[in-house]
Amino acid sequence: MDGDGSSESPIETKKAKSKTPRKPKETILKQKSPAEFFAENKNIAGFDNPGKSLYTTVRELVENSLDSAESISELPVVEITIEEIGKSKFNSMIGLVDRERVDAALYDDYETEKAREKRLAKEARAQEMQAKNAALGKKVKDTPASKAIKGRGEASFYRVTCKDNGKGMPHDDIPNMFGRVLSGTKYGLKQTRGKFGLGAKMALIWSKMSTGLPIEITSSMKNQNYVSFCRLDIDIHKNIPHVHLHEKRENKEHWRGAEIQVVIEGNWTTYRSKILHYMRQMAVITPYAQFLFKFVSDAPEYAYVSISFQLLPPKTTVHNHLIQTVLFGSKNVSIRFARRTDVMPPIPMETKHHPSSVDLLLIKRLIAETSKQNLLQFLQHEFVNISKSYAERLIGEMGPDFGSKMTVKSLTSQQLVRIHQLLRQAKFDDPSGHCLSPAGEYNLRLGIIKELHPDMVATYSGSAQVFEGHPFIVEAGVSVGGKNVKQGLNIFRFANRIPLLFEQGADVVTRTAHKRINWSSYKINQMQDKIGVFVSIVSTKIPFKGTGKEYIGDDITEIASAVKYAIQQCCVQLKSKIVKKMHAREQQERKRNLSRYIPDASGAVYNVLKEMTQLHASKKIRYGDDDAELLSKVSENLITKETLCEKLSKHVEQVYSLALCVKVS
Ligand SMILES: Nc1ncnc2c1ncn2[C@@H]1O[C@H](COP(=O)(O)OP(=O)(O)OP(=O)(O)O)[C@@H](O)[C@H]1O
Repeated sequence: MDGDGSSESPIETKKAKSKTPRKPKETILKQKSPAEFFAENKNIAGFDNPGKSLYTTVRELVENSLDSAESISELPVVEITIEEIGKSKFNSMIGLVDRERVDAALYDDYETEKAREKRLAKEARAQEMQAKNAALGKKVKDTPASKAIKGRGEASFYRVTCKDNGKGMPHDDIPNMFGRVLSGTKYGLKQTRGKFGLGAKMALIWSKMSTGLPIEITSSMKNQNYVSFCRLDIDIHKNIPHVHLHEKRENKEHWRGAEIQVVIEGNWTTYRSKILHYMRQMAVITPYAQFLFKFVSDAPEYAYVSISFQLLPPKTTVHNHLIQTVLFGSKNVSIRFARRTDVMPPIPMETKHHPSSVDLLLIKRLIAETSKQNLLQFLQHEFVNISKSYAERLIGEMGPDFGSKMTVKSLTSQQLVRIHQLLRQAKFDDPSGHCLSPAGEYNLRLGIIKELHPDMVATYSGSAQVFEGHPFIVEAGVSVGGKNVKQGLNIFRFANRIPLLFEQGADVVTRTAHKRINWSSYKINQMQDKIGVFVSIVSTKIPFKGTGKEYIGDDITEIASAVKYAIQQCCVQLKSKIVKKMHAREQQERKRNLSRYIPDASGAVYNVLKEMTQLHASKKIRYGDDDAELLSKVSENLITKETLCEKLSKHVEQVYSLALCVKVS
């Protein structure tokens, strides 16, 4: 026996050890900061990949600029520039020396010789097939684009700058506004584009993740004789700003506004059209703003060079002449979206909570923040639609433990639950919607006409409605026909005057338009007509799915039915236009047919009329008063065959009924 009491051989021991289940690691409780959470789940804020991140960065900055200018009733002027930064330039910006690839096979986009041969053979086969098909007169499909570069390829970097004429930011608040996730000035109950206190910080987190470069903010407020400049990044783990430089600079030009600059990885090529689409739709829903959008490419301007020789006769002193034409082209983009109206929708107003929309947490917060002393004043002043007498009735209903004069801050947890239960069950008038600022039917119509140039358009602006105690207004426009509009439904969605471009399929507007509108009953052909459906929803709370603000779910009945109703109202207007148009077209067609027929038939009609007059004179037939004048002229030989003919083609409608009447008799 072994001294340690073990009879196992070393081998057996090893075997036994490998069979022993591994002890699970001890669970360690950890906390995550909001910044860490969003850095790890950036897709929920619209930063799914470099291309989408470039798009979302532009969006967030533009929307902040609009919110800021509108908050001081200033007609917005927003300049947005995306500057492409090549790898070398980027490296030199961060002080990194460029390095050529040495071990090519190490890279993700490396293609082995064999793979290259295979690809080229495949491409050659496809081209051969294409040539054969072309020779046989068959339809020729494009050969698939070369897939030589696979994998992630090289990153592209962009400096995004957004400058506005808004209200600017208080010097001391700037670090927290940009370096602390979930901090902002738009948390109140108000219709704003911004909502979460996240967008600008996400752009910074993405820049930190992709380039490591800080964000730069320049800002000045009204009557400030300095410009605030701040360069900062964010301490992700602590969710606090890490300020590199924060200083006041001279403001010689009395400039007011903000300029935000961030350098991020992106993908202009794949998201170019989305970004331009966004800008165009933003210009449509914000016609009182002026936007200047620029993309500055890093690639050298490319040139088409055409060369030709001019052959001069021998013995001339001039040598053969070389003519060279150079045409420059460029990837640069510069688009100015001009202001089309000076009329701005009214500034949305901050409102109080509707009693039916509050939860327990919110009641506790309102109590902590209120300056009111007793329960009666609290109910009456911290909510909309509770008058003094209604507050008294509510307190009476709460039971004997409650009284109007009781100190609101001394309410127990149970008493708060009772209040909450009652607020959820009691009946209150709906919120008025006065605090909202919809785009307006005029702007919507202007936008549709500008965007689609339709043959027909109808718009509708609904009255304020409510979901879960939040007021909302739905406006809609439906158009038929137009330039560059594809057949079928073309959906354009806006929420709090932000264009929504992604996740279309799940959105309440798309679903309603596709599934709940019986287009044919409005004489609209859903498959063949070119239909534009524009829906704009404004609210103090837009129920976006996710923080990316990309779509509104289809699960809120009140919103779904308001959207349906608004689209239907447009369709009803369109139907009467369509019917009128159809009728006019039919009439025109009939007239065309008649005018073709009448000159030939007029001789016969003339004879018949004459005969009729005689028959009428002998009282064998009677004719209507309408025809009397013409017939009497015929009978008195005051009208010749030629003038009748002329008259007939001028008054085709009248004579058509006469001709019919002749036929019948
Ligand atoms: N261009 C600007 N002009 C003035 N203030 C700005 C500007 N950009 C940002 N801010 C301020 O910084 C705050 C934070 O902006 P951020 O984009 O992070 O969140 P938000 O706009 O409040 O909400 P959301 O995440 O929904 O966009 C804003 O609430 C605003 O007060």
